Amino acid sequence: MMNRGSIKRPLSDSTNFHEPPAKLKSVVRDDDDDYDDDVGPKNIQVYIRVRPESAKELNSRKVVALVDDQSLIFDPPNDPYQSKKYKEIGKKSSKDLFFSFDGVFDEHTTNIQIYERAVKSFVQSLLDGFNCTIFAYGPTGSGKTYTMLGYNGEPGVMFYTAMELFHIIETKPSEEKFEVSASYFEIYNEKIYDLLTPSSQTLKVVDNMGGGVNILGLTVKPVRNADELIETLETGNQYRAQQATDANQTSSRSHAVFQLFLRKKKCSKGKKMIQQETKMCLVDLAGSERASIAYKEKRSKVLHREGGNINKSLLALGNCINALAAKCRKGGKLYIPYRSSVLTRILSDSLGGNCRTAMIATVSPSSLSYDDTHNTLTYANRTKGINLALKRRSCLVGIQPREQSLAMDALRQENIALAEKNIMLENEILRLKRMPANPISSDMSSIEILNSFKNILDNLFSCRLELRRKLLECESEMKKIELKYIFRKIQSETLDNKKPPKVQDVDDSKSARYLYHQKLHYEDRFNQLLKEVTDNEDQIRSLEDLIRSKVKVDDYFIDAFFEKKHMEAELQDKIVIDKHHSEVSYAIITQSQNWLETLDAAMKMNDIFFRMLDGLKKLSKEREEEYHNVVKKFEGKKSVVWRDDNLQKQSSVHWADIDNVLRLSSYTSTPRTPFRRYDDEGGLEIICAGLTPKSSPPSPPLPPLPPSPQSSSSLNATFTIS
Ligand SMILES: Nc1ncnc2c1ncn2[C@@H]1O[C@H](COP(=O)(O)OP(=O)(O)OP(=O)(O)O)[C@@H](O)[C@H]1O
Repeated sequence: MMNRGSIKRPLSDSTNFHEPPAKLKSVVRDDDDDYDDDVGPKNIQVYIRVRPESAKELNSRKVVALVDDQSLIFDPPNDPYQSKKYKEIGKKSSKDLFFSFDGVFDEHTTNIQIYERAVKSFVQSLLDGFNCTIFAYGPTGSGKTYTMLGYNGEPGVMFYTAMELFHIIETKPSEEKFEVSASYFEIYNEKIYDLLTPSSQTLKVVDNMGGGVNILGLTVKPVRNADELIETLETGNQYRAQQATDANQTSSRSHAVFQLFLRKKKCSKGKKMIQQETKMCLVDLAGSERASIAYKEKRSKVLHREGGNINKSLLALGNCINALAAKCRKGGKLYIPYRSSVLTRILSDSLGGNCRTAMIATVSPSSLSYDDTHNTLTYANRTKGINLALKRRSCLVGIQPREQSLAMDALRQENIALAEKNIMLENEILRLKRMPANPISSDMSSIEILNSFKNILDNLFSCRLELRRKLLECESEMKKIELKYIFRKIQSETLDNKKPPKVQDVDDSKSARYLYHQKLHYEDRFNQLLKEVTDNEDQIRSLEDLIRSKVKVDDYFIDAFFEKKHMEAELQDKIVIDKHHSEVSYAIITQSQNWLETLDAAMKMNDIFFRMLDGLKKLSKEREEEYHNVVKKFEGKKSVVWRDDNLQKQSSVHWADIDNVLRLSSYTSTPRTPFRRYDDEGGLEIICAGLTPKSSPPSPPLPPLPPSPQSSSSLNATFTIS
């Protein structure tokens, strides 16, 4: 259930959040709010993006106020701007409606941030066997195209999705084969136009055996890499029907549907084991406002018919969403009117059902779009209610007992690894439990003091764990990007030295642009997280000072408490660092495999040329010897110095670069409490825990512990903080 308590979440610095009003006038909810929170993973996620005010809107009142990163208030009260001057005629009081969604983005949010939060996980879902749909919904000029396609210098989520899909595929083991193809079409006036093979011919939709639909004659283009996919997207974009309206000079009057088809085959020794076919639809819908508003001046029959058809399909989409939401609420069989428009027919297997869907509803913050924003938020709120069971779209093709046993082996290995991790964690807990407490301070006063700070300590420390995990994961992403730069550098340096004159440069600027944007994004995020971590550490330190000021200077119970907390953080860091190491090692191995495959192909060509030259008697002794040396080196039988080895020595990539990628160095906390550790013989070792000491003076060395430490059970029996 939604209540005031549920809207308290940590706020990001970069976001201008609005304080929730003392008493919320109305919380917008459907009857389905109850199950929304309780049922397992939802297959529809709804996000709201509020775009920046346009020049025309600068003097208008803001009608959307963000409460936190998941909720907002529409038309908040007590707005300083809501003076007589700005108050709309006919609106007696503000609506003050509270909405909550899976995510709310403010005007400072970039497309890559939206991609990371709302879309990225869908790419993995697609690879894992689920159909996915992402659609942008909102009135004209609210930022749908900006979000989906992007504008100059700011790529949209379609771009990032295409890049990420191939980035993930490239790291997959060679037993998994992927085929990717794409189609791009638009629905304009209830007719389908192919954007990849433009013509005035419209395409027909027919039902297929699997319960979905096929579009007859639609171009489905196979693509081999991210650049080909982006080129396909760009080709299609050039043909999108664009017609200026009053509301937006480059308004798209059609629904644009970019579809990615993925076929995954998991092979073992040449036999197909599992085949999985999935599809992702990325939809940039036409503006959702009423035709009368969009075309209030330049009226023409064409535009009116266009507006009517846009509304017809969006109305049909809304009806399907309502019916799906009602079905979720009431259960049983309920008719979903997919057939009432071309758009809903095409999306019939991409909405609800066996599909993960994200809706990004875009709105303007200004009172000039008051009704449109209100309608969009209500529409989006209803969409939240859809929640149906998901099924993986895979089928087993001729599974052999041997393959089955291989799969079982893999699972067993995974189990063993998890069990080992468990044992390690249990040992650590045991070690913490066995830590001796100081009998001098067993008078409970320090326990009482700690207990009086229980809530704030719990919050601060759980925040610290969360922030440090995020910080390290962010640093890990930065390092993985660095690694990609290193791979590109090695590749381009090597090819520059070897390529024949007419081979095209490998300089694929689109992937470089993608990497660059990702890099910027993670750098921003890293700096922001670092600041949050530092603030959190400062808060913990001042609280520790406060607590210590209330007890004796050397209180072993307080020491033990803080030490335990520092160790928990350290342990968690180690787990993240381990994961980073495995991921980097895996990426290096995969890249080496790719290079070896290329080398293998080159060797085969080399062999052909060698035989041709030999047959033509054009081989000098020196070349022949060189050829045999290269073959021997390739087969690992002889270590020879190639002429190119000298070039390799000049490479600008050094071991230090790789070493740097492996290291995660972000944690710079300086706990006030020195660590105490007990060696195997029960001796005490004191470690000052801060990795990079800050301005606070180092703690004085601790006096040795009394010889017979009190048993750990009493410490744990009475201590109720963590
Ligand atoms: N988040 C944003 N940041 C900066 N500018 C934005 C943002 N969102 C939209 N804009 C600007 O607002 C204008 C309208 O955006 P856009 O074309 O994406 O709207 P739309 O919803 O797709 O409209 P239509 O339905 O008519 O195609 C553009 O000039 C765009 O650059």
